[in-house]
Amino acid sequence: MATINKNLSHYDKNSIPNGADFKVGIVVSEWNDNITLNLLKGAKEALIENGVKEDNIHVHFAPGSFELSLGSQWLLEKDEIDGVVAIGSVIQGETKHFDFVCDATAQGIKDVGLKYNKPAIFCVLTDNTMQQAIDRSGGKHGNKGIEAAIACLKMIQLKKTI
Ligand SMILES: Nc1c(NC[C@H](O)[C@H](O)[C@H](O)CO)[nH]c(=O)[nH]c1=O
Ligand SMILES: CC(=O)[C@@H](O)COP(=O)(O)O
Repeated sequence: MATINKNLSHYDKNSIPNGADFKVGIVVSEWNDNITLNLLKGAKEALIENGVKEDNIHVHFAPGSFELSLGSQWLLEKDEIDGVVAIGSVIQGETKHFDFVCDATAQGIKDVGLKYNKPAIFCVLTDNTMQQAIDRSGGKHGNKGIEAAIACLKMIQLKKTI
């Protein structure tokens, strides 16, 4: 289902675990910070709304989306971190650089979750235009930061129950 058919901010609160005991890392790309800071806002609000203590949300910044994988790794190697949300916004320019950054970032974040056996959530917008990014970071299609935070809570809980 495409994003345009699903609001990224909507979720069933009854289906979300209480995060009172969860410790979540968030690594945020500084590129397109007009977008990534809105994604961060959405993610933090969703975590806190579902019980995560603000002191248990550890936010750090990386230069760009390409560095999110390593930033996520440095958080996940800490025993006290249960999961990480990696936040970025990659917007198509004139060259193929977009393709390489998006692919490396997606693969890197996936790989680091598998390596540390903890959820590493891909909260990276990969848009053709700035408007598409605006629409998905608190605009008409909702906020992907909320979606990512909810995914992180669900995966932390899933690991505890399997
Ligand atoms: N063009 C975008 C970038 N480019 C920078 C890379 O992510 C990386 O920081 C650089 O290549 C040095 O390793 N990053 C984004 O997050 N978004 C972009 O649109
Ligand atoms: C995703 C990027 O790295 C891209 O925005 C850089 O722009 P350009 O391809 O015009 O160099």
